[in-house]
Amino acid sequence: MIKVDRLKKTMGPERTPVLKDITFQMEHGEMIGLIGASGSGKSLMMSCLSMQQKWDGGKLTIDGEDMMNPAGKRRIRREWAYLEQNPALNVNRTALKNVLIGQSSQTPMWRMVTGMVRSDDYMGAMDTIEHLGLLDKAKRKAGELSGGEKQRIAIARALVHGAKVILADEPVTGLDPASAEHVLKTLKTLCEEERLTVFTVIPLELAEKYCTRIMGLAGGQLAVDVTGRRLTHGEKSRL
Ligand SMILES: Nc1ncnc2c1ncn2[C@@H]1O[C@H](COP(=O)(O)OP(=O)(O)OP(=O)(O)O)[C@@H](O)[C@H]1O
Repeated sequence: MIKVDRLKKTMGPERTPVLKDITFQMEHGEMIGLIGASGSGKSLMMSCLSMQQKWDGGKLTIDGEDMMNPAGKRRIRREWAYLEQNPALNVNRTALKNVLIGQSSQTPMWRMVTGMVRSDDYMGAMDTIEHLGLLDKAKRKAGELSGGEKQRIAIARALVHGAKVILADEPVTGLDPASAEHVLKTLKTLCEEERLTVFTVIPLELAEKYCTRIMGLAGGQLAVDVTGRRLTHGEKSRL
């Protein structure tokens, strides 16, 4: 179990508190949608959770183990993938190579340069690409894929490189509805199979359709945290 205990984050020269003592727990296999008004701190929360931003207070533990030390932060950066709105793929390499070679932080330099891969890695990557319904696109250059296909290749890459948690900040913004649905269905299935835990910023209507749990930020705090149902009018008015 992942526990976030009193996460605090201030921003700007005045050190304005943006996240105030955020506390929650995540079970393995949950798909959590994070919502909130513009400026409520959603992106900041994602970058704190992925350890890209320094915390001003609070603690993250996984199964009781403290992650706030250098080794814990390295583990989070290794095991938690950050899915961007526009995934950073090498457009001149095939989808398969993008999945295999990964991002520079995860891949030895010699592999980045030579593009060489081991055969068992190749088989594993092809299995994952097939599982995500992209087998016919594996040999296509990433630059020729649609936005939704690129996003699913980024998910395949995260899985192949051992991601246990995906943090996704608006992963379907800018995609057409069918592609957005495909990406979110893919994430949902992976959560149901307990291969992943997903924490994502998405619009409320999509969160209600795909997520097992919805958390809402307002005034720097978790104003809403509901599992397995839509938000009531009262809960929506708090956001
Ligand atoms: N580098 C920064 N310096 C000062 N304040 C910042 C900085 N980055 C973010 N903030 C402030 O922190 C608050 C939260 O920003 P954040 O980007 O997390 O909001 P958000 O909920 O993701 O908004 P949106 O939905 O518009 O993307 C905002 O008030 C923003 O102005």
